[in-house]
Amino acid sequence: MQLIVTAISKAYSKVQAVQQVSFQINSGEIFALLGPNGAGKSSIIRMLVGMTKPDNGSIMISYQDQHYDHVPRRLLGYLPEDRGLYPDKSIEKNLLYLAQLHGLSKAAALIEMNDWLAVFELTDRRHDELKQLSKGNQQKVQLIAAVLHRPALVILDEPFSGLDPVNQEKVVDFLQQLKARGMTVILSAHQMALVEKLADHMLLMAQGQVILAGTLQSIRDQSQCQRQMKVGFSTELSLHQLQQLESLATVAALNPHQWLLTLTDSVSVSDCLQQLLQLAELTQVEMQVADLHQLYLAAMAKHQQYKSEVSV
Ligand SMILES: Nc1ncnc2c1ncn2[C@@H]1O[C@H](COP(=O)(O)OP(=O)(O)OP(=O)(O)O)[C@@H](O)[C@H]1O
Repeated sequence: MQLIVTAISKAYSKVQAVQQVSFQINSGEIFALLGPNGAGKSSIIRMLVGMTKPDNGSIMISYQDQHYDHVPRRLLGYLPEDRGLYPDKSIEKNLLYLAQLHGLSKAAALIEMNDWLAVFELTDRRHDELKQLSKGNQQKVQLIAAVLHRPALVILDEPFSGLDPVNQEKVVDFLQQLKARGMTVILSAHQMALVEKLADHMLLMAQGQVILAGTLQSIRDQSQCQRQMKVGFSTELSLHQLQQLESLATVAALNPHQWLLTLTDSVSVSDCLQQLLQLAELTQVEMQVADLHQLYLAAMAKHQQYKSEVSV
């Protein structure tokens, strides 16, 4: 399976929700859409699942040598932002009904359902009405409903929302199992620590536009956070002494001997170290690896700064 999205845009009356967004997803990948509230993630998802059409651009999907200009329903498993199952029906009735709507026989649906109920430890509760379940358990049933028919492409709008940390980890396991079963997954999320563990590729958006895209490593390489280091000196230094150095963008004291420094864009690490050595002997040099949460915040700060420069 391969999905190629080329320069899609979507406007709702006055709001330009998505602007010229392109990406590609290959078979078996987990792909994360990230960005603040209103960035355009759900708008992209609604176009991918065919609920709305892009104003411009194209969505192409290839599967088993067939090519489509939309994602065919039989290939798609979808967890919508507004969850929708029948609260007065049991878990089993909900799941079997939906699986059969997707064309599964009752026997095949039962096999798949039993498998997933066991994964989520819901086997004993199969006859409970949905409304009797906690929010977390309802969410698990929603997730099962999205994948029971073994779709090639699973699209999940905020699968972690409303779940406690233990249940969030269960959803991480669930997503890894989908990948292990050969499914391709697109998800939107705000939980960077979970996405960091899971996603092969990610797209970071703001105000409908792509700000950063790639693997965690390539996003690190594009970010200034990559160029942070913790250094120790044999003698005490003042903030002023370090701020004088042209090679440093930011300086923060961890203690009088130890500092967290961000390098300016243009300087090399070795040139920076040369400048530091002129101040005092170095007892420690440790490059800091930024996590996705820090990368996200840095990218957002940079985007906002750019926006305000443009509007001045
Ligand atoms: N049906 C609609 N009619 C008008 N405006 C809409 C509609 N759906 C979304 N928007 C607007 O489009 C922009 C993008 O919204 P979208 O729901 O795609 O963002 P999101 O990234 O999914 O946000 P969240 O993280 O809060 O779910 C927002 O400004 C939103 O108000």
